[in-house]
Amino acid sequence: VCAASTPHFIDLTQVRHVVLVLSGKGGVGKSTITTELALALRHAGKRVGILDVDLCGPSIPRMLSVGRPDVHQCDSGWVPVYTDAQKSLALMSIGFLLEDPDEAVVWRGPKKTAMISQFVSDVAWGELDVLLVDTPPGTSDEHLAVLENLKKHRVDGAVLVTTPQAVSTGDVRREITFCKKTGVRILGIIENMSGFACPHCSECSNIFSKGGGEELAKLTGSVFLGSVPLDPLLGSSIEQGKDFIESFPDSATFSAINSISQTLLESLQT
Ligand SMILES: Nc1ncnc2c1ncn2[C@@H]1O[C@H](COP(=O)(O)OP(=O)(O)OP(=O)(O)O)[C@@H](O)[C@H]1O
Ligand code: SF4
Repeated sequence: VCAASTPHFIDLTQVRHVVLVLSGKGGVGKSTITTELALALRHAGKRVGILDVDLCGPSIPRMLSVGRPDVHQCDSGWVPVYTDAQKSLALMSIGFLLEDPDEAVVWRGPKKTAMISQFVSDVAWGELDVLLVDTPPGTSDEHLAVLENLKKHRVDGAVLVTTPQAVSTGDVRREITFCKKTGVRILGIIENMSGFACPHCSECSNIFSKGGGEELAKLTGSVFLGSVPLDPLLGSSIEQGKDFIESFPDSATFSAINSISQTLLESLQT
């Protein structure tokens, strides 16, 4: 682990908004949604950063096709990796700092939280409109470590990602309770894998009952940011590290993601 750096104080003064992306359990598409929201916001002309703290599987570098680059340090901390020449999408992943990608999962307790604290505090983000923080699934000590470090500065709130199936379980409710207990504002709920978008005729079929996310938002007094269908074209873009938005700008799935990103921006401005 590249932890030989001297500690720095977190400097998010040039970051306008900090948003946590949470999910009650793994596999609901939290990292996919984080990636697509970042791409949609960039598409809308925003400068975006992603902090990938998902120790269970730091997948964002793969989704953005940046591999495992060497991370460099400047006077104010680790320099994020930029996905484009315009430096409009900056990424820092805990995966960059591991010699072995499977290393993080074997860490326990204090070592894990100490590493996260240092990681969260030591990135030189520069000027950003939105920083999205992809957290591990569930609510754990790692979440508290992330929050403790970020909150010293400022967190605007959290976006909760769920699926039609997961909404009926207690996982997402636990996430809501976590936000309430830690004083994190819920910016909104996103229902992912909501219906199946057929790649042949673009028809969307509801395999599982839809609308749970919206209902949950109403019940908890949160904003429903929107739903994203299960779309094989999105799945393969993510797997191949391709920009879905560039490849399928006219798709209903892009339009859903774009509308969520705009509602999120509005929510951040109120
Ligand atoms: N809307 C979608 N349409 C098609 N495939 C999707 C969609 N959302 C997610 N996927 C696919 O589902 C799988 C899991 O997604 P992802 O890795 O984003 O989940 P996650 O919640 O971040 O999981 P974890 O936290 O356990 O890493 C990925 O293979 C991804 O490509
Ligand atoms: S929605 Fe069903 S019927 Fe229409 S193209 Fe897709 S698979 Fe065929």
